[in-house]
Amino acid sequence: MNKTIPGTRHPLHGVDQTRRIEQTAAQALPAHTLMQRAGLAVARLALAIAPHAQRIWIACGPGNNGGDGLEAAIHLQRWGKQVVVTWLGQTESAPADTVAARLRLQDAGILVESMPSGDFDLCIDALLGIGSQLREPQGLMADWIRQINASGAPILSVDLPTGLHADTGQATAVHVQASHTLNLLTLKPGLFTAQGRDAAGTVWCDTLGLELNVLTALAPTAYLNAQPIKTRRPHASHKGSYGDVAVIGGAHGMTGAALLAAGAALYAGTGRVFVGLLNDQSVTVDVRHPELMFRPIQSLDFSAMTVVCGCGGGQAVQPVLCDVLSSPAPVVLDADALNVIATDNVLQTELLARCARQAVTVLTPHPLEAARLLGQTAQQVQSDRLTAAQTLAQRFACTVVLKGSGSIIASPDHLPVINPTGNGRLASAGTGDVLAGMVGAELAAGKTGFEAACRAVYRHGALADTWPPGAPLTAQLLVLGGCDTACR
Ligand SMILES: NC(=O)C1=CN([C@@H]2O[C@H](COP(=O)(O)OP(=O)(O)OC[C@H]3O[C@@H](n4cnc5c(N)ncnc54)[C@H](O)[C@@H]3O)[C@@H](O)[C@H]2O)[C@@H](O)CC1
Ligand SMILES: [K+]
Repeated sequence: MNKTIPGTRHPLHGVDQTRRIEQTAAQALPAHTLMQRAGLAVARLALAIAPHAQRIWIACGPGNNGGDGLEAAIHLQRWGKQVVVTWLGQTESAPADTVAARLRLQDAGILVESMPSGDFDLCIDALLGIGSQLREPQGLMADWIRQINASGAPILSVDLPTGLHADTGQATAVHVQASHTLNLLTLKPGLFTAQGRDAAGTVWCDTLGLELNVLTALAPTAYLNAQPIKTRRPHASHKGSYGDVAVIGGAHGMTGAALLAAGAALYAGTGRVFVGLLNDQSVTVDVRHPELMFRPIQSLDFSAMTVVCGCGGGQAVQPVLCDVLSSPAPVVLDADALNVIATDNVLQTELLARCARQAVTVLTPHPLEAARLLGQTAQQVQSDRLTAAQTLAQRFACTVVLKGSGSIIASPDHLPVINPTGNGRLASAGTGDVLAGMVGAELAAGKTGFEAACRAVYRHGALADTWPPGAPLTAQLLVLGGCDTACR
């Protein structure tokens, strides 16, 4: 059993792949072996996270997730714990593995209670796993979820926090808020995006003794984003070695957005950073960052630089977009550039045409911007973030960063990546502009669109994760922090 190691490129498998892996594995093993291994793994982790727990409630659902809970109860009782088992299943209708577990529970002399009572030192949530459907839990299931959450005890969820969907990270209104989740056989993508990160607590995985070749026979659904490798700057390098970035944005009243993106590109290691303000009379120098060079947009040579376009662009960005999209420059499109493209078919055609010319493009939408581009609602995007990001990447033949908890990086040529870094402290104005600038810096340094997005998104989130507790986190401070991780 392993804790997921932050920064490692773990493969993630959705429900279909997990079931196929499970079937292959089960065929090669004596009946009920996998569930018995699952129960033992749950019991071991329970002991590890709450070694002094005496009274343990194991809430078991009607399917095989419940069976795992029944198996765990047998071990925990054997190890001297007082187990309280409640079960929503019936012997006549439960799956075969679970019926076998129920009989073993009986043989071990453990009674199934109709209701949990008293206080508990640990709650084990074995109500629903990968068979969970996104309908609101009712009756006893809903009552027990609420009781688990209100228990005040550590909560160990088996395979998934009940109510969370394994593929999407979408959760029913009533769902378990686990302190730990033990994934079985495979890590599930839903734990790392949308509501998954808030529901799952610390994520563990036990592959139930399966051989590596069984686990790797199927391509995963996605990967967790890996910590970028630091590359040393050769002594014999100069500012031209790290490229030029031009930030186009900063329409009236939004100059700050362009300055944040430009500052981020600068601190992330770009050789030279230019700023083309859409309201070009507003600022001619940034005294905090005199390295930034302000230029009229028309004077910028897009053929020789990376362009970050849209930060604080308003509608004023529209006339510039045609030139940006038709240029060979690697381009990051953010915020208002995306909003304008969403309503303009000609620009959409230009955007799509870039791929055929091998021009690199990275889109960095938040869910509402993605929804506008897809002609959906933000809620639809959030209900299946992986699919939304992949659909956008296919439609515009480019790399897409769908921002939000567990940002998704998708591209037509790669399996999608879910980013594990970042936290709620990034929910503040301007942090998206900083990310756009950081992606621009990676492109300017020669990375592909997908690599640039993966590296910048990881670093951006990691900055927030290592931010001193209690210290304010604003977009401008994030820019300044960017030099800590730029490390080239
Ligand atoms: N069979 C096996 O070989 C193994 C199964 N495993 C466990 O089995 C789980 C999958 O088991 P199942 O496929 O039986 O699925 P689950 O146990 O996750 O749930 C299926 C049951 O829950 C009900 N249900 C689904 N959504 C509901 C909702 N919203 N409200 C109320 N009831 C709902 C279904 O009607 C069905 O009875 C895995 O997550 C894992 O915990 C593991 O033991 C590994 C081995
Ligand atoms: K569960």
